[in-house]
Amino acid sequence: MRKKALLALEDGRVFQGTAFGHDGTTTGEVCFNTSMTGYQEILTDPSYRGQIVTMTYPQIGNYGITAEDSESAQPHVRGFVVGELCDVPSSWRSTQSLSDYLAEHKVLGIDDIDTRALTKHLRSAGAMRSCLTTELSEEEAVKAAQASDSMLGADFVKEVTTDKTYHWDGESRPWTIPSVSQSIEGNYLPLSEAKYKIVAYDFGIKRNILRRLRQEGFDVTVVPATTSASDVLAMSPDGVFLSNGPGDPASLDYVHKEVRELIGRTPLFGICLGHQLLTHACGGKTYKLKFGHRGGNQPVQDLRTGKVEITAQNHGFATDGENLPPDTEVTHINLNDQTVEGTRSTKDPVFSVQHHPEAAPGPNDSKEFFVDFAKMIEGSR
Ligand SMILES: NC(=O)CC[C@H](N)C(=O)O
Repeated sequence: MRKKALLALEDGRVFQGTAFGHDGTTTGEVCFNTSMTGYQEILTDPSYRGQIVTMTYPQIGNYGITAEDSESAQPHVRGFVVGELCDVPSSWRSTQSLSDYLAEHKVLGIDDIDTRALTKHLRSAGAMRSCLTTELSEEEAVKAAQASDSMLGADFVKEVTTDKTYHWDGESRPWTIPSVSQSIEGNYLPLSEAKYKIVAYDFGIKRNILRRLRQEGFDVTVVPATTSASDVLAMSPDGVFLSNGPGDPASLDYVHKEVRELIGRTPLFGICLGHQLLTHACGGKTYKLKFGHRGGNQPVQDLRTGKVEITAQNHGFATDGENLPPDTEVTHINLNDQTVEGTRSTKDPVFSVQHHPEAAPGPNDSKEFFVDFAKMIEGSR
């Protein structure tokens, strides 16, 4: 028999459900993701550090867990909220059920709750602090949510960045899912020659970003978030990549400073947190979105061509388009709410996107940004 669990929000709303995975008590910002597949990549995306993630897709767990689909070495969410847990995986690749995986990593899950009601509430009231528990009463859980830390001002990068510099070994893998009739090995993309030596800052980097960079001809050395600009420049890179990552981009002054020093001295490309850090480094601002963009169906328009791409997203903060840094052009917007999705420098070889061209999970419409980075490096030689 599974235990009872509850999810309490800081505004007093409580959802009763059933526990899976680990039990106990956890707190974190509760947010929702509208992806229909890809729960494993979402659980292991370091950008979700500190958050309790709700999946809007009604049944989760049906294809289990497959080690090679993880975006990092472990799950990062503080809790996982689903409508209906499927605990009998049906996939020839699966080696573990979702609940066993979360139990192994001590992550609390809850199902049997109305995720549609929860999501509609978060859409109108905004993402908020919450408590997921198998131990506390409703009143105690609401108080625990109210006493927990806010996502505003949070630096989770220090918890997820690499502690050592390393060279990405060039593991290749298709960024499209292999067909069931082919073996995974047989379907790996051949690696192209590594033409550009780049340094990638790890603020919580996803493996598929490393794979996509390598696939497009980048030889990647990954460095900790605290690496100085001078140490990076001493490695004589052809360009520098700024990764995705968790928490509030405004809290990372120690990174803004170093990125500022890199601008104009090497080509730069940033994704998600990396994009927001470029905004700060150039003197702009970010702000917290009401409930964020998390899912695989976010429409993004390139303002220069009019072209629309359906993108994968996972962010709770955004670049403030009203207070843009000098020499910065907005290249992309989100067509749902007109927020900034991409910028470039009109002076230096620097561009960045708020969404996730590496997908994992999500559509591959934006895959060309990795090619654009190579072109920018070529053009600035
Ligand atoms: N995926 C990311 O890099 C997220 C960036 C940042 N933590 C945000 O929520 O906006």
